Amino acid sequence: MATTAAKIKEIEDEMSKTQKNKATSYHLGQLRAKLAKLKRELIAPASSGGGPGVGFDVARTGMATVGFVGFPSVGKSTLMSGLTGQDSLAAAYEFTTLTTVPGTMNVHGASIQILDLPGIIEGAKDGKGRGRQVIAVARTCQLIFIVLDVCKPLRDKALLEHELEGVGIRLNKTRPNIYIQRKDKGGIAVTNTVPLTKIDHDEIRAICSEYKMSNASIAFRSDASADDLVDVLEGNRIYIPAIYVLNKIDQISIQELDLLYKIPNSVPISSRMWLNIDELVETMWDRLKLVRVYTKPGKAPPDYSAPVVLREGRCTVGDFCDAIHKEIKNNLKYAVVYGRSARHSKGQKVGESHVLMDEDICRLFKR
Ligand SMILES: Nc1nc2c(ncn2[C@@H]2O[C@H](COP(=O)(O)OP(=O)(O)OP(=O)(O)O)[C@@H](O)[C@H]2O)c(=O)[nH]1
Ligand SMILES: [K+]
Ligand SMILES: [Mg+2]
Repeated sequence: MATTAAKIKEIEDEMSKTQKNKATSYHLGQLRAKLAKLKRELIAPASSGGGPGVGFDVARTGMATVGFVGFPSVGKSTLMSGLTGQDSLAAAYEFTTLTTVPGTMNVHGASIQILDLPGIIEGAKDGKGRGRQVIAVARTCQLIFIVLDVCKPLRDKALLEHELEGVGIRLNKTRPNIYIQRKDKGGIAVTNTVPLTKIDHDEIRAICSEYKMSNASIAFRSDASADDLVDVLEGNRIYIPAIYVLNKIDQISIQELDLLYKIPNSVPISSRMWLNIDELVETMWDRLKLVRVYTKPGKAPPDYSAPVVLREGRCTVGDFCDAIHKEIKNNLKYAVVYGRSARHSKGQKVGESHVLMDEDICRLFKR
């Protein structure tokens, strides 16, 4: 029997041979959905390896976790050791790192966990090398550093993206704005608030039918593609920001460096010579979207040395209280907030649901 990987290849080949037009779009939609279902088998937890004791499971510490993904010997461990002070063996031979090595670093008062991971190889998602364990860890990170060696072909970038995409990780993308409501009758009703240029009704019908959905209303609020629709139907996609860390720039010319700067979401560095690391750390901070809130005990000035660090989307006054102590929220009368989230500079009286912003100051008043 053909392996899942072989079946995937077969469908991918057929899709690349089929020209998209009115006559083929239903068929292409079907293929696309079939492909997604096969790939789902690869995402399902592998029965072999990766269990406890392999060393991939590490305790999470800090406010966010950044995972390093890349081919062997691109300099992941060199960078991780430099950032965290945690020794992760770096050497000139491939597969020096064989397990997850955690470290922590402090960025603008927030503790960030860094996970140095083993190098992966092409075909990792299909079970080659330790790739699947590496990718399983990557799925749980708040940010991924895709580390690349600038002396190696840029094709490596596409290969890594393909490996991660293949297991449902979507890099630097937001969830597609497609809303699906299953119905009992009425067929497939499609509405769109923007013109749809990447998908037609035949494709939508084919994909729905592959997912055994015959009655539903589907609202497109963005110019989504067929793959986006499949992503929403599959439902287990993970949207993670990624930074392309272009390492070893000490090996290239200034002209070549200029070209690298054109790659979106990238930061060129040298981990051996420690070049441009400040830009990398600042970019990392921006992408993590952490929210620092300073406490203000009574009339004393705020404590700027130890912010309470919250994550975007979970940064209300209530979340702030919970981060300090789980009892506090029950006794909260109101809070006074100073900073960007406050309507006026003299401070704003707010309740539990008020959303805080980075570098706000928050003073709590008890009942
Ligand atoms: N020229 C140059 N060499 C580097 C740089 N960073 C790392 N290296 C070298 O690249 C080799 C591999 O570095 P590692 O840090 O072990 O790479 P890795 O990605 O962790 O490798 P694996 O754990 O085997 O996947 C070592 O010989 C490093 O000294 C850099 O910025 N410039
Ligand atoms: K190495
Ligand atoms: Mg390593």
